[in-house]
Amino acid sequence: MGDIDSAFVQSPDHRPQAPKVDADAVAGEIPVIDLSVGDIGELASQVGSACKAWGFFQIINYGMPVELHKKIDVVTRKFFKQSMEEKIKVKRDEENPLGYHDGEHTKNVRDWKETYGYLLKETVEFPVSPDPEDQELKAITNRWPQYPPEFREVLEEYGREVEKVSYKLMELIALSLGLPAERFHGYFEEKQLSILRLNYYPPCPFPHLALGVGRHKDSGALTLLAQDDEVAGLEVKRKSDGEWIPVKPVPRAIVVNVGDIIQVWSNDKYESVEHRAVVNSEKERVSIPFFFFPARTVMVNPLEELVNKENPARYTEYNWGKFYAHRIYGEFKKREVENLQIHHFKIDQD
Ligand SMILES: O=C(O)CCC(=O)C(=O)O
Ligand SMILES: [Fe+2]
Repeated sequence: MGDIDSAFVQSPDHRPQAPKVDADAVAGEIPVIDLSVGDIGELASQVGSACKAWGFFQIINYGMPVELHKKIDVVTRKFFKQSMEEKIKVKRDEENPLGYHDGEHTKNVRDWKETYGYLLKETVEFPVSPDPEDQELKAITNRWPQYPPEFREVLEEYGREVEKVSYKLMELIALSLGLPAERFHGYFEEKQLSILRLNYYPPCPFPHLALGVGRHKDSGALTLLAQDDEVAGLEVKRKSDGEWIPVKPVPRAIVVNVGDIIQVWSNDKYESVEHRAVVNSEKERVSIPFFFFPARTVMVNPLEELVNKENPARYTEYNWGKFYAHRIYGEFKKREVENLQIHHFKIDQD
């Protein structure tokens, strides 16, 4: 078995403990919302309650072809089962963050996973640097592997379908905040930076020391995650007491969570909640998150309609393209300083 590379070892405070909660007993706590039942007002109210209480929920019957879930799972496993020599042909680098990567760090500890990232829109213009003074842009484009041959087609189809579901969810979120259904659409339609990721977690001989993904919050608007139907791993920090709660897989469900941008848009009404992925010594696990990101030019700030004298804006505005560039260029290396976070834009409330 040998020793674990110390880069993977979490500090004692952040190591996964045997869950203090019984997974079956809490399985029903994170709401599962059936999008095919009830009128839009009822659905919006269910989504709003889940966003408030957990920042997380699962959706079923969301109107995606049933076989697509299986198809993307199959091509994902085929891709990662290849030799390293094959996979690094589409390796990401400092210039272009898309493609294969096996060295991701979350909060400076290496994640026990391999990933492959691709853009929803084949090419986007992206800042060459996180420096706010530097206006220069460059085009970044997807890197498609040769194998498996159906990889690109399946991934693109999945992207188109999950995007439709994301717009539907943004409508429900808008309604739940008392806004017109299409309030958020304009931020995404032109040149959204959304990305998809295939996460592959190999079995880990040291599941008590390492994590598949260390604790973090998602920085985008919304994340839609297709979880492995059989192997659990995702854990969510319960808002009421800070306990880590496992999210029990529901076949073909998508796990949805509020990201930092919705926290800012909603002026803290909905919070972006910490989560992580644990690994196990026996089984590999796959997860496929879609990160719904607005366009590069969007300035993120609390929505005017939700701010007033009694409830003043809690954040100063920031530019999404530059914020994300900061993350991307920092992610590549282990960094000495804390990543840029939305709390850096928080306004002190006296
Ligand atoms: O694999 C998972 O369940 C979680 C992945 C995740 O949180 C992420 O990629 O941001
Ligand atoms: Fe995440």
